[in-house]
Formats: sequence, structure tokens, C-alpha cells
Amino acid sequence: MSSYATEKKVAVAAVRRACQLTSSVFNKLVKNETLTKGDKSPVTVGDYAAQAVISTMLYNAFPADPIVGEEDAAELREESSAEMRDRIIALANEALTSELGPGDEVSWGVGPGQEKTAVQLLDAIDRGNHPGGPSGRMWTIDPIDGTKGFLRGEQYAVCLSLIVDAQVQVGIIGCPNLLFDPAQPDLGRGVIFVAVKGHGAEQVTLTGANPIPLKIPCFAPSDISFLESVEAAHSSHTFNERVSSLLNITRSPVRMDSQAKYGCLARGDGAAYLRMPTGVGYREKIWDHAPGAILVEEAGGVVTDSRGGALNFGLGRTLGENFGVIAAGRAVHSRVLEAVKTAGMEAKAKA
Ligand SMILES: Nc1ncnc2c1ncn2[C@@H]1O[C@H](COP(=O)(O)OS(=O)(=O)O)[C@@H](OP(=O)(O)O)[C@H]1O
Ligand SMILES: [Mg+2]
Ligand SMILES: [Mg+2]
Ligand SMILES: [Mg+2]
Repeated sequence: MSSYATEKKVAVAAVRRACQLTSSVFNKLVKNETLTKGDKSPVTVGDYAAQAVISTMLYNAFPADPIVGEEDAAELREESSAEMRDRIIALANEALTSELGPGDEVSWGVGPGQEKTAVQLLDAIDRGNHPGGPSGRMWTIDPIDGTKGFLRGEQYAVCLSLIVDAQVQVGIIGCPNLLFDPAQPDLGRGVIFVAVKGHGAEQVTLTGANPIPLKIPCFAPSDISFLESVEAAHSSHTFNERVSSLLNITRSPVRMDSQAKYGCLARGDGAAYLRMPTGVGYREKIWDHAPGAILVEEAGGVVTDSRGGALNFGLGRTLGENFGVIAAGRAVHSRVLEAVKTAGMEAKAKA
């Protein structure tokens, strides 16, 4: 099984630079300007600029690889967006031209003197327009996952994955605001989760140091707690409550934005991640789950939909019809799956 050594190196380096960028956007813009005003523009600036940085680095390392990215530059190309566009270009160039870090190579289009033009950076954002599908190599980028968490100064994640023939091979999740070790807060915040199919999962610092292998622990029934979305619109809190009561879970759920949930599951901060649809119609996006799914699987866990079927990353930009997501260690997963089926039948009977 390929170890995807170069892909992993480039992907970690790209997520690292994007994390520097998003932290700087938060410190410069969100903290000062908008927490009270509720203006979403810093998120947008951060999203676009981080996608530009990651896409530029991927293109320099793997020019033939298509990208499925959340953002596109159509609005930025309009004359009315000139001010925002300039900000994004400046932020992206600041991140691309900062000093080389450990493992960085100039050939990825980074380092001092590597400024890009506005046209190059807008084109880099738009390279994320690949439709996805069942065959070939493709990357997914979610430049800021958990935008609402980002604005609140809580959890968000910079997420990148490599999918080959619909199978996730590499997953990287950068979490600038997550404690490196909840048991040792002195170690500070900032984690990058890294997984390669068949080669395990680990977490490193934001500088790529201190690698720690990840393995989901066995949980006693009394220690089980759920990880779930903060936003009730993104996943059903009431369904999770019913599943918890069927499993006699007494611990309160831990609510956290973004794929940081998958990272916390992989290192045992919580026992299960349950994300059930809140209504009909919303299709989950592949960039919201591909990095998390490989991370949990490589840490020894199982990720399925609510019927126990595998998530299908080969259907296009979405996972298709939404049957939710259940992620957990093997033993907990089978118990949660049974309870989800029971709660689903109860809900149907009531409807
Ligand atoms: N209706 C609905 N249902 C399910 N999911 C949705 C929905 N609407 C949005 N999204 C996606 O949710 C992504 C945010 O992830 P989380 O749900 O884990 O974050 S949160 O806790 O709710 O803030 C979020 O990712 P970002 O846009 O990158 O933040 C969206 O892709
Ligand atoms: Mg997202
Ligand atoms: Mg996003
Ligand atoms: Mg979004």
C-alpha cells in the first residue's frame, strides 16, 4: 500500500500555512471588527485566501490533480468585490511568502519572493471546481470548516484530503484552537491530525512537531459521551438525545464545530460522533467528511451512515442522499448503530 509520503508532506505543509493565515485573519479582523457586528466578511476573506494558498501548493506539487474545493472565485471577479479581492490577495501572499518551515520546499510555490498575481490566486481558488466522481485522483479542500465556530473564536478546522478511485487515502485536519492535549493544557493550542490509509493516524503540532500516534480507546458504557455539532440546524440534537437515552448514556454531549469532532474522537476525547439530518434535502459535502473519515478509520474506528453503509466519496461533490453519519470505535459503533435504528423506527411510527 502506497505510503503517499510526498502527498502527506505537501498536504501537511499546506494546512500549516493555511492555519497561520486563518489565525492571523482572526486576530486582525474578527477580534477587532466583527464579533459584535456579526459581519461574516472575515470568514469569507479567510476561506478564499486559505483555499488559494492550499490550491497553489497542490498545483505546484501535483499539477495534474483535480481539486474539489468548497469555495469559488466567481463573486471575487466582479468589480464590486475589488476591495475584498485585494485583501484576499494580500493575505494569501503573506502566507505563501513566509519563511520556509520544516519540510517546506520552494518547488511548492512557497517561501520568500514567491508572490503570486491576483489572476494566479483567483485561478487557484477556481481550480477547486472539479465535480468529483468515482475514478482517478482528486483532492478535497475545506479551507475553513465550522465557519460559525471560527467567528466565535471556538473550534474550526482547515481540512484537506486525497481521494483515489473514491477511496480516501490521505486526510489532514488542522485545528488551531484545539488543545494539543486536554490533560495537559500547558502544552497549548494547535493540532494537525494526519492519516494515511493503511499507515495509521497521528497528531502533530502546528509546526509539524511532536508526532503522537492515535488509537481510539475502549470505552466502558458509563464513560460514553457523544460529540455533536454546535448548530442544531446541521444535525439533530433531539435525535441524539433519544439515542443517548436508549444507550443509558449519562454524560452530556460535547458540542464542537467542525471536523475537530473527528479529531477528538480519534484521540479518545469523546466516544462517538453522531450527525443525523435535520430535514430533507441537505446533502453532506465530501470535503466535510473525507479527512475525518480516514482519520477515525486509521485510529481503529468505524464510519458509516445511519444504516451501517459505507460513506460513498465517489458520487460527486456530495455524499448523495443524506442518511447521516455515525463514527466511533468498533464496539461503540455497533451499539450506537442499533440504537439509531431503534430511534429511527420510533420516529417513523410517530410520524
Ligand atoms: N443543513 C445542514 N446540514 C448539515 N450540514 C450542514 C448544513 N448546512 C451546512 N452544513 C455544513 O456543516 C459544516 C459545519 O460543520 P459542523 O456542523 O460540524 O459545525 S457546527 O458545529 O454546526 O458549527 C459546514 O461547513 P463549513 O461551511 O465549512 O463551515 C457546512 O458544510
Ligand atoms: Mg465544512
Ligand atoms: Mg468551509
Ligand atoms: Mg461554508
